[in-house]
Parts: sequence; structure tokens; C-alpha cells
Amino acid sequence: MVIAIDGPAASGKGTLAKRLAEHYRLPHLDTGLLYRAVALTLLDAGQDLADADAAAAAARGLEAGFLADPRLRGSAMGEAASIVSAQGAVRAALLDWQRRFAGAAEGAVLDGRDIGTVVCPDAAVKLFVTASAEERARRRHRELDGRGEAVAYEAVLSDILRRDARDADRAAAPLRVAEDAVVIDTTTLDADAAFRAATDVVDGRDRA
Ligand SMILES: Nc1ncnc2c1ncn2[C@@H]1O[C@H](COP(=O)(O)OP(=O)(O)O)[C@@H](O)[C@H]1O
Ligand SMILES: Nc1ccn([C@@H]2O[C@H](COP(=O)(O)OP(=O)(O)O)[C@@H](O)[C@H]2O)c(=O)n1
Repeated sequence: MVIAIDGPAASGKGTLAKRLAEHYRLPHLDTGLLYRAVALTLLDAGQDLADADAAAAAARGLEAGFLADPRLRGSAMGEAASIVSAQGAVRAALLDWQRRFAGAAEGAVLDGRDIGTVVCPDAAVKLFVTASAEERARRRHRELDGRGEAVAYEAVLSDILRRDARDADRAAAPLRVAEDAVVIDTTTLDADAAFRAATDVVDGRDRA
């Protein structure tokens, strides 16, 4: 069973994906890390994030071990990732990797922006996880604060709004709700309630 989870920044996709993967004993891929890793490769090499050739080369040469680099989790890398991810050649280079992961015999859980629409259009379950921008900014702010990255709430909110707009407006695989996705709005749901809503969808599908 492949479970595709998409949604805007800090909506709780990753938290939900991880819990679903544990619950259903499936491997999990946070696809945002791939784009963050491409951005970090460019920055480490002193290259411009807007350099399409360099970004495509970085995407083609990406190594799995690099995905554990703690620098990938910082807020600057989310912003940088959304710049490189708008390039079609970068997305094309990462597509095979994601599809191979999703092709595991037992299935997989993948979370990102285009999993249900592009990477796994035939996924058995598609969830679109969202929440108000203010609530998402509150969560991300708390998370960054907890990691010692001191950023003002207003800066987190404007980063989230700018990134959402860039992800939704780009030509290549924009952020969209797949036609057959179930939307889970977590604005007033804690992580446990979001998990229950998701398992209701998955288990309901099994009974269908
Ligand atoms: N339903 C929820 N209610 C409150 N906080 C949540 C919820 N889901 C996730 N979080 C917290 O919000 C932050 C962002 O969640 P995360 O799963 O990283 O989002 P995404 O993968 O969409 O960027 C994390 O600190 C996480 O612990
Ligand atoms: N499948 C994906 C996953 C991420 N991305 C890009 O990578 C950026 C970082 O994604 P992320 O999921 O790590 O970010 P958060 O939602 O955790 O803040 C996004 O803003 C997108 O631009 C994408 O284009 N497609």
C-alpha cells in the first residue's frame, strides 16, 4: 500500500507520515529532504541557487547518506529548497529516486508537495494535510525555538506564506490537492487527532 501525503509548509505532513509508517510498518520518505539536500549541495559549493545546470547536476548526484545532515532541517534550507524545487530538471532528476522508493514490495509512505499528483498518481491512499497559515507558523516557530533557532513569529509566518505561494504558483508540479485526495485540516486537531483521522481514511479504504 502506498500512502501519499501532500500539503503546505509545517502542516504536520512529516509528523503524520512518520506515525502512519510506524503503524502500518511501511518505509517512509520525507521528499522535502531531497530538495533541501540539493539546495545545501549548491550552497556548500558556493553555487547560485538559481543556476539551473548546477542544480540539476546536484540532484542527479545526490547520495542517500547526505539526507541525515542536520543542517537540512533549518529554516534557511526550506526557503532555499523551494527555489531549486521550482526547476523542472531538478524535479525530473529526483523523480526516479522517489518512484523506486514507492515501488517497494510492501508499499511506502511519502510526504511532500506533488506525491499524489505526480510521483505516485496511483497511490492507494492520498491525504492532503493542511492548517491555517497562522497555526502552521505557530507550530514551526515553536519547533525552531526548541532547536535553538531564534526567529521572530512574524518572520516565520512571512516565510511560510512566501514559500506556499512559490510552491503553488510554479509551472513544474505545483502544490495542488489531488482530485482523489482526502483533505485533513489540522488547524484544530492535535497530532493524535490528525493520526486518527488519517487511519480512519486508510482503514475505511481497506474495508471498501
Ligand atoms: N496536528 C498537530 N498539532 C500540533 N502540532 C503539530 C501537529 N502536527 C505536527 N505538529 C508540529 O508542528 C511542527 C511541524 O510539523 P511537521 O510534521 O514537521 O510539518 P511538515 O512536515 O508539514 O512541515 C512540528 O514541530 C510538529 O511537532
Ligand atoms: N515533494 C516535494 C517536497 C518538497 N518540495 C519543496 O521543498 C521545500 C521544502 O519542503 P519540506 O517539506 O521539507 O518543507 P516543510 O513543509 O517541512 O517546511 C518546499 O517548500 C518545496 O518547495 C517540493 O517541491 N516537492
